[in-house]
Amino acid sequence: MTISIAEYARECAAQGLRGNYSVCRPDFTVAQDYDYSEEEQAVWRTLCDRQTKLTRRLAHRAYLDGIDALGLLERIPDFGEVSDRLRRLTGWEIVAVPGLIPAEPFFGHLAARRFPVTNWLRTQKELDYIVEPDMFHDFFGHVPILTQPVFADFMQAYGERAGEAIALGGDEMITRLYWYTAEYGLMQEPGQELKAFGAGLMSSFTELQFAVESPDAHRVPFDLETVMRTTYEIDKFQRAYFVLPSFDALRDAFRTADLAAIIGRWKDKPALDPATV
Ligand SMILES: C[C@H](O)[C@H](O)[C@H]1CNc2nc(N)[nH]c(=O)c2N1
Ligand SMILES: N[C@@H](Cc1ccccc1)C(=O)O
Ligand SMILES: [Fe+2]
Repeated sequence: MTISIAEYARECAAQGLRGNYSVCRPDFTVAQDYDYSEEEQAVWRTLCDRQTKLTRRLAHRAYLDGIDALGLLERIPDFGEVSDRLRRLTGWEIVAVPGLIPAEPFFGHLAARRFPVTNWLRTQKELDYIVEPDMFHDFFGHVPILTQPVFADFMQAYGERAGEAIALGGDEMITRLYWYTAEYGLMQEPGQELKAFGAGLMSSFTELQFAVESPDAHRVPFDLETVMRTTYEIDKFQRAYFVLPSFDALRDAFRTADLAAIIGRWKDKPALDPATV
């Protein structure tokens, strides 16, 4: 590991993030500790009910198929039960983490078909948008597509190749690619309406509508090398959304990209500003 848990915990606290890293294992996982209050259960139900109405209209088909396969969203999920179900479907499982974790262990989990899910939930005051990933984001945003075999395999491959990129000093660049696809990607397949694909959009009531429907959203055609050069901020609406022509296009771009060459070309050059990309 390139960063210690204590050091990372200090960085997160300095940024005002609220994960409790004091009980982390070396791979940044913790026990889920299923002891949520009735108030938290009520927040969960509200979030799922409101957001499902939006995703039906704005989310990509693959995500909606995933929601169907995953089933019940009536209570805060028990990670053990969900893992049993996922293991049978695609060989994935979910593990609890205290919040954001560093890129290296994050991609390490993906490479091992484990998806890290935050074990705490946003409050009633943050229903529309939260500045850091919580359980609703991690679970409602990311886990549904892991029931779909094609995406399940892709996410594992992503974890593996990201590990290679990090070894080449491309930590920031590979994280940007994840950010603008898995987190905030849009997808427009030929003859279809524009849809949301990324998990950061799926979990946000306000940003999902903004990204897909607002004339003020800055939408840019996907180009892998450009994406890897473009900075982002986690705690505001994104200033650029990259539009994928299809999932196959993403997979092919990722498969054929010479990541080492791209990282070598741009690693030490100034990055691109999303507002003007
Ligand atoms: C790779 C990139 O930093 C990305 O945002 C990762 C980092 N760590 C994470 N940690 C958690 N818990 N959840 C996430 O979605 C992410 N995303
Ligand atoms: N903004 C997202 C949460 C999130 C924060 C940071 C990174 C990814 C996701 C939401 O409202 O649900
Ligand atoms: Fe995420």
